[in-house]
Amino acid sequence: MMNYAPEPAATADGAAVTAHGLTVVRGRRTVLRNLDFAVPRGRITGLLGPSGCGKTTLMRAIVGTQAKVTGTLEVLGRPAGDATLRPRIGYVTQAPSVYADLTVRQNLDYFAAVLQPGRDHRGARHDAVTRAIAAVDLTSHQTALAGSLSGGQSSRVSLAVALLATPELLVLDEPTVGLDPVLRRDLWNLFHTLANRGATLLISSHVMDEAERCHRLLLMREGEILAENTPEALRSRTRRATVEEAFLHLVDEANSRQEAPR
Ligand SMILES: Nc1ncnc2c1ncn2[C@@H]1O[C@H](COP(=O)(O)OP(=O)(O)OP(=O)(O)O)[C@@H](O)[C@H]1O
Repeated sequence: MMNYAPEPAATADGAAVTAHGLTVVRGRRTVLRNLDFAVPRGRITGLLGPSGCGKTTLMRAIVGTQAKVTGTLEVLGRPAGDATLRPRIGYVTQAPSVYADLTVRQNLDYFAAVLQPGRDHRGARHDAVTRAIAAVDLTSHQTALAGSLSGGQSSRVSLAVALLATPELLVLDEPTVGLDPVLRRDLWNLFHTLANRGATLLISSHVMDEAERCHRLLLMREGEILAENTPEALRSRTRRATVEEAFLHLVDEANSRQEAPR
């Protein structure tokens, strides 16, 4: 496991991310509509909702790569997109961003050199790369070409790159897609280790059983936040046995509110 000790950082109220009236327009569509939510620091927040509901757009807004964002969005005490946030946030997209013609280790070496250039840091870079590769369980594949890896292995290389800088906030877009159950469990254990060491994680997923592993959930539907609470509170509030059933119940409720005659 990694030696992971990010600096404590957050807004005064203990949230790593706070949004008020967050709205995002993509093309001609309003994809996120007037969202208010908070992501507590040092916790794992799951972002769940059907395909196309706006999870990736929300993550892009938080990491500062999304255009046409209005409202207030504060990340680690700064406005989203602020240049000083770059080294403090790790973002792993759905598409693995690795160089196919480099080995796993060479990929990590390259990104480590970008983050921490210079001969003086060679030893520190080597250690950071070794730790990141071990954290995602790819030590035995470190000399393999990235182009020869499976989809799940490639996405773990991307995750290792994001871990290199020991970011305070990790934003992970469906990091467990295509992974077998053992790897999924191991990655969730890693996420909890990182949170225990002070990192804040925002993780999107389609898979509702992963929701149960989060400290807190943001349930989304059609560009809106349907619910924001702990898995336990969502289950008890809806009197349902699982988060999946709670989510479906909340969707049905929202649909019937929409259909009700005014
Ligand atoms: N480049 C774009 N231009 C216009 N609309 C877009 C663009 N990218 C995404 N959208 C729209 O924005 C909405 C939200 O997309 P987003 O990718 O954020 O959803 P998502 O919840 O992450 O979906 P998935 O779970 O399938 O990845 C969708 O309706 C999509 O069609």
